Amino acid sequence: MDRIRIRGGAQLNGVIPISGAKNAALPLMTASLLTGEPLELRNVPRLADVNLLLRILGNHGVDHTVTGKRPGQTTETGQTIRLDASSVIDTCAPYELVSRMRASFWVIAPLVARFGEARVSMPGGCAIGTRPVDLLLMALERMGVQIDVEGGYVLARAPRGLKGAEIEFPKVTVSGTHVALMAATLADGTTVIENAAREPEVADLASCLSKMGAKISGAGTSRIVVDGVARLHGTTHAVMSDRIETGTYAIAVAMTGGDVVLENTRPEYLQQALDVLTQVGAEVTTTNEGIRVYRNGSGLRAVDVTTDPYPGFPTDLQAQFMALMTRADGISRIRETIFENRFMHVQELARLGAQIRLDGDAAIVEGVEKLKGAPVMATDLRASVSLVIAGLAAEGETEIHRVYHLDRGFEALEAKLGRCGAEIQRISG
Ligand SMILES: CC(=O)N[C@H]1[C@@H](OP(=O)(O)OP(=O)(O)OC[C@H]2O[C@@H](n3ccc(=O)[nH]c3=O)[C@H](O)[C@@H]2O)O[C@H](CO)[C@@H](O)[C@@H]1O
Ligand SMILES: C=C(OP(=O)(O)O)C(=O)O
Repeated sequence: MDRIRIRGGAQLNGVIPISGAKNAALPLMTASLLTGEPLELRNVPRLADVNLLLRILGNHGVDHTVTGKRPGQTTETGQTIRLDASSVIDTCAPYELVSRMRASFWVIAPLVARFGEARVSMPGGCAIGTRPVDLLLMALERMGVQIDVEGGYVLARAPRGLKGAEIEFPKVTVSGTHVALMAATLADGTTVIENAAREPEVADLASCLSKMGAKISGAGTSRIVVDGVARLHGTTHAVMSDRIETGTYAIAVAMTGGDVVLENTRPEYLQQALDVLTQVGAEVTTTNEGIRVYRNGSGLRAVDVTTDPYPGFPTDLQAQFMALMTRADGISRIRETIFENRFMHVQELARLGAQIRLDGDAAIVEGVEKLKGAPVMATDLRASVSLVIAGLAAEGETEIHRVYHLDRGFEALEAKLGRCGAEIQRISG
């Protein structure tokens, strides 16, 4: 299994190109099932999750071609994927595939909307929490889908098609909003989604669906209205930039000091996180190319954060920010309100010398003078990259095991950091 070895202490200076967003690419790829015409997606990141979803879609009979990929080379310029769901042969998504990636459960919506049936394995929990799908199923039921659970599979049936409905989510859910939105595009009548997730990835999905012929208003707000249409057609769409990758590198620069321009990204996607970095002591400015993050040798201020749905501080940056706070002057309280178990990185950060105590849904981080390199274990995607950030500032060598978690969500991480001066290498095998 691959490992990542980092010798800490180098500042980061240079330019980091930001890739297309994993969390936008996955629902967009899933949406290809809504039409019999090709959907061409540009700026798709080269990630393990994208490859796995291609396999899952292939299992349903979706053909794909990938261009912009140079064999044997790792580049960070996105690939173009053309998906053709004109000959779907199977509406079942099996356990072996769905259990490896939660987002693959979302195929249930386009399958039942277009074909009137779907049989999809329950996704199960994961390292960050139990992650139920009750709200996704509630949304489909509101649209007239009959839901049964048998042998670990959800059977969704709507032989006479879906009906527009009023759907009010009792809590903000990105997956629930994606599912309701995709299903509503082909429903008969109008669907109103209340308390919808406002995440930019929802707006990106809606923008692509609109180009496919869907009638959607309000995406990006908490009330989305969809007038169903009889069929959707193919289109071309460029995946939005990855705000979590952007925030991760911004935090890395705040951690090591230095001066980096994050290219092809937009500050409004993560304004709250950037504001927090300014409070911490980094300078964050918007340039023509993207976002410049700068910090000289001055100390880091401890800042409290609470994760929240967009536009709040993203849970997907909580672990990275915790790594940063391990070196701050003072005590920071980091509250996690989205996932009940997203603190797996705490014990690994402690192996590097961090002082962190858990108190219910909060982590209390007492900044230390220095971190010291050690072997550590990645436990989930964002937890792994928090260890990279800590390793970049730790004295000596840090070796991160189980980096397949990182490969799910960070395209060309070593190359991007290495070019900015980090001493980082992947050790294969
Ligand atoms: C592939 C992808 O885009 N993943 C993102 C997506 O996950 P995902 O879409 O799974 O997250 P949700 O927004 O749906 O989950 C938010 C909260 O709602 C709960 N919930 C969700 C659905 C449901 O049916 N019942 C229920 O109780 C979840 O357990 C969680 O506590 O949004 C999360 C919140 O921004 C991010 O951390 C993930 O990176
Ligand atoms: C939690 C994440 O992904 P997923 O929802 O696919 O587990 C993530 O991207 O941080």
